[in-house]
Amino acid sequence: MHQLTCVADYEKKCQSLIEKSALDYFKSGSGEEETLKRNKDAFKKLRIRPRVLINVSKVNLNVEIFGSKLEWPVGVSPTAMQKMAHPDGEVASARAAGKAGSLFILSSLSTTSLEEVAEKAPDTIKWFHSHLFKDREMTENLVIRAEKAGYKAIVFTVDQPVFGIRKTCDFKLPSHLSLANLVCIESENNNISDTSSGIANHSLEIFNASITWKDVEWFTQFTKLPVLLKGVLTREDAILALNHGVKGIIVSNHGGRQFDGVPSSIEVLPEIVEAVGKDMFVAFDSGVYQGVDAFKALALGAKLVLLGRAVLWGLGVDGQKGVEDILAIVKNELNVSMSLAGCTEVNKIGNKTVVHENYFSTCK
Ligand SMILES: Cc1cc2nc3c(=O)[nH]c(=O)nc-3n(C[C@H](O)[C@H](O)[C@H](O)COP(=O)(O)O)c2cc1C
Ligand SMILES: CCCCCCC(=O)C(=O)O
Repeated sequence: MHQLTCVADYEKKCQSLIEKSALDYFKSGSGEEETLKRNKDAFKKLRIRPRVLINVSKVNLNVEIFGSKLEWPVGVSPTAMQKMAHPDGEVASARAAGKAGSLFILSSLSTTSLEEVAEKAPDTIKWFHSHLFKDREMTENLVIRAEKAGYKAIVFTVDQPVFGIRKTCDFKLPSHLSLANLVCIESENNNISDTSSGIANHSLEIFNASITWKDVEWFTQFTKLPVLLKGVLTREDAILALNHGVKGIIVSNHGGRQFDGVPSSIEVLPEIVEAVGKDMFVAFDSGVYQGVDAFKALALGAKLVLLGRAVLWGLGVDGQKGVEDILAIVKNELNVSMSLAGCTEVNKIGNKTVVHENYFSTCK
């Protein structure tokens, strides 16, 4: 078999291994998938200005985030229903993240309960993601359970008051799987983890289209853990997040899966970092498939870069080992990028290191 050497190889291989319905769900973006495409294209428009004759025999990728030490500034984004990629699902991804000295964010819509992930991946630094569900008590309970199980931060997704338009939205979770964090919770007339009506319809039942900044204040109150908002794409909202007491934001367009037509995440990162970067923690995802993409996001001010689908492709190919491989590949690529750019520490990746391609046509 041809050796798999990059994330794109894993994606290709994964396509021949997992169920078509799962693949379509993982791969798809919203609408005409313009934003999904833009996420990758925008990275290609960024150019690196490398510095030479700097001793790069030792490159240090270590960072500390909310008191946790990571071996490198890249983690795993929350992605729902990972057992559709591999039977070991979220436990495999979490363990791989721990082995790689990385960070794992568990989706509340996981096919493994948050307690099982905590028990089986005890050494991994884990954050818990949740929506602000219609059922507030359920949201609060999830956060309390996560806090008790040892998760170190709470990520609230704010770009999904409703489900984006997707061609794959009649997709149902196979009957042997369930939304494991929600299984024991009964809503008025059904089990809240039952997606047999299709995930778009089911999301209408559980997502909360009425959440506002007022609710942000409510949910920062019932946890001692740092709270981050995921899905911020404008400087205005970044400033509001800061003013509402959250500790960080994740600049993300949900991997192009929510609102087709919004910019790529990397296009908006500089304006957000400029507005709040000194005062709050800014993480980044959407469109990162190589270490050099992570390097560009770090140069533009992100303190943590997250991988979404890239991890799913590794998981689909070879479970935990596949995710370990993906993380090792991206880590090595980031290391080489830093060496070739002359950056020996993550905080030495200066913002002049990466420029838009137009920089060269206008600078005579
Ligand atoms: C299959 C799949 C499921 C996802 N599930 C969630 C989720 O439950 N909550 C959430 O906030 N984001 C979810 N996301 C979005 C990711 O957290 C992340 O923002 C996105 O995948 C980043 O883009 P990338 O895939 O290009 O790296 C999901 C993405 C995918 C591909
Ligand atoms: C009711 C299940 C909805 C899962 C949504 C997960 C998600 O955010 C995605 O992008 O897909």
